[in-house]
Amino acid sequence: MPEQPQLTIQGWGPAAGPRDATVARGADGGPGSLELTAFPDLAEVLPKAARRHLARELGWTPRRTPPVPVADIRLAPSRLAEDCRLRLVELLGDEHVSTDREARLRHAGGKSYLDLLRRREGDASDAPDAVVQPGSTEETAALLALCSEIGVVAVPFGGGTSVVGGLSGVDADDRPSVSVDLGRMASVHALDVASSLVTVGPGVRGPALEEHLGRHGLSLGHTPQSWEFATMGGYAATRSAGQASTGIGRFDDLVAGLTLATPSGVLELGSPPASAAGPDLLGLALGSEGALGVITELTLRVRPEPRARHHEGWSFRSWEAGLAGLQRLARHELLPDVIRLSDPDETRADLLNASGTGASLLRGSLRLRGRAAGCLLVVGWEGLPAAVRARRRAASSVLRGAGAVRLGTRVGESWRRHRYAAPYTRDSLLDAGLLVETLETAATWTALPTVHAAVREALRTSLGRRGKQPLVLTHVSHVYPTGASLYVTVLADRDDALPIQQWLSAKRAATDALLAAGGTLTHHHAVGADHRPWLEREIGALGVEVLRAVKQRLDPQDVCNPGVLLPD
Ligand SMILES: Cc1cc2nc3c(=O)[nH]c(=O)nc-3n(C[C@H](O)[C@H](O)[C@H](O)COP(=O)(O)OP(=O)(O)OC[C@H]3O[C@@H](n4cnc5c(N)ncnc54)[C@H](O)[C@@H]3O)c2cc1C
Repeated sequence: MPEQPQLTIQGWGPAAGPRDATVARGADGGPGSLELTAFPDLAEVLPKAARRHLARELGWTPRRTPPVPVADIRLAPSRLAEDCRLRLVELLGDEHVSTDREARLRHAGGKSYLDLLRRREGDASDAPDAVVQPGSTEETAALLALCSEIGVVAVPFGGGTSVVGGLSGVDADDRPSVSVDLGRMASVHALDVASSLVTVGPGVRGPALEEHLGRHGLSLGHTPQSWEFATMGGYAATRSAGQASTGIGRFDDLVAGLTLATPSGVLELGSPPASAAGPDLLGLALGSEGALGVITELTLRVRPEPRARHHEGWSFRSWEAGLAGLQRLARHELLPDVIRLSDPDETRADLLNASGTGASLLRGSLRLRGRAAGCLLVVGWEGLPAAVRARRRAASSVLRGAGAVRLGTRVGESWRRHRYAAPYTRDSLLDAGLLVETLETAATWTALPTVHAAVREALRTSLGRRGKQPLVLTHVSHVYPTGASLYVTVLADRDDALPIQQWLSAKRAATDALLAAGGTLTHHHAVGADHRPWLEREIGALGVEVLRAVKQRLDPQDVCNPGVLLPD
């Protein structure tokens, strides 16, 4: 497998890319040396019309609020006692146990707005005390048993892209913590072409796996926006959904089996192709977020590499008409693989954000058709050419019947080209003094409009201050026969004095509102540390007790990522 790049510390993109700074290795807590910090200017990532729109809507004046140099990030000395470190070294080897500054900083938290704010302000108080790299299931199980014996918390680390505080290492007993980096277990173990199954280590990422499968004419097809960095183990641990999950299924649907190393032993779960041998324990590991143990191997369902791909845009007159159109597609079992229906605010922002002649023509054409205030829909199909043609034809007829107007492939291809760009743009917006964060939920078709309105209202009320209002941009990102998910992007003028409190209040208000309106706590980002106060509202007190009992059996010393999933 090719070398997989690490993520930059204070934002998005590969380490040693333009946004990264190299940290000289030094004593714990000591400063490193800053070599490079080059931030792309806002003008390079947003056209003038979009910058003006943001300034007008948000009451925001662009300002330079760059992160502190990486060398100035505060890092407390490692709390790992020397005898504990030596026990870890004895088990894993010296080269696989690190307490150095760079390793600890690279494993500090994930990539939520709050994570980035902290890192940009120079706060790495959530950094692990050491980073360890087991190389096999047996070593991982032995590591967890050792952590239980010496009282050290173990936080599995895949790609480090959690956006819900999944890597914050919170521990009520304040024990030292190790980040269990799965980068050494990043190879393909077996490919069973006849059964369409591939078995991989948890640290494998999408690009490397697709490259490997492509050589055999196969594909996994799971492409979340974090695809460049997130790992197979992380996807399973968080029940991720990718951009084509409407068609190929969520990551949960792609897992045929997995191995879970726990402090109490190793569980082999899943029996492809199907089994009726009691409740499916695989479901316990999916979404377990490192709280029950470490996923050390996964067997995944793969498909033939698509020979045809077609993405195109449509326009609906209104959000309600768009939702009704998607519902109709779902009812007739004609859902495309990719579906993305933007609400009017997101449509407006997308249109302003698009640049070039094609974009001007599109804006003009929508105005002429009286759809300037409508909703954009992007749909995509992948597969055999004949199947793509037939599915597209049938879906087009349903969309037309629901009042949608076809905009053509340029809109669809533009979405496809830019589909991994948003987190890079976010860094430039943060540099310029904005609050930028996303949240997500799902609801039945009946509840969806109320959930949409309730989340918008909660965010606008919480973030509106001194005459300023946030922009709340929403799209449907995954569609099911029974309902759909909503993905919300929030932009606001950042409160430079209290930026963390500003977002915490907004997030609390939005989460309360979406649960009260009938939405789920999370459709694909997981619970992490950030959502756990609300888990009981979703699964009930008895549900929490059942999970707690399972954890007690597998992890009696509570060393496996104790800060996530289960409420205090
Ligand atoms: C810009 C951006 C875009 C994103 N887009 C999407 C998206 O489109 N769809 C989506 O679903 N999510 C998305 N996410 C969220 C995130 O990428 C997913 O949650 C992803 O599944 C995390 O994978 P990871 O390998 O980075 O895991 P990490 O962030 O390293 O870990 C996530 C959680 O899983 C645990 N964990 C990791 N590996 C293992 C393992 N092997 N065994 C047990 N526990 C483990 C960790 O302890 C942690 O609690 C996005 C995040 C960002 C920053």
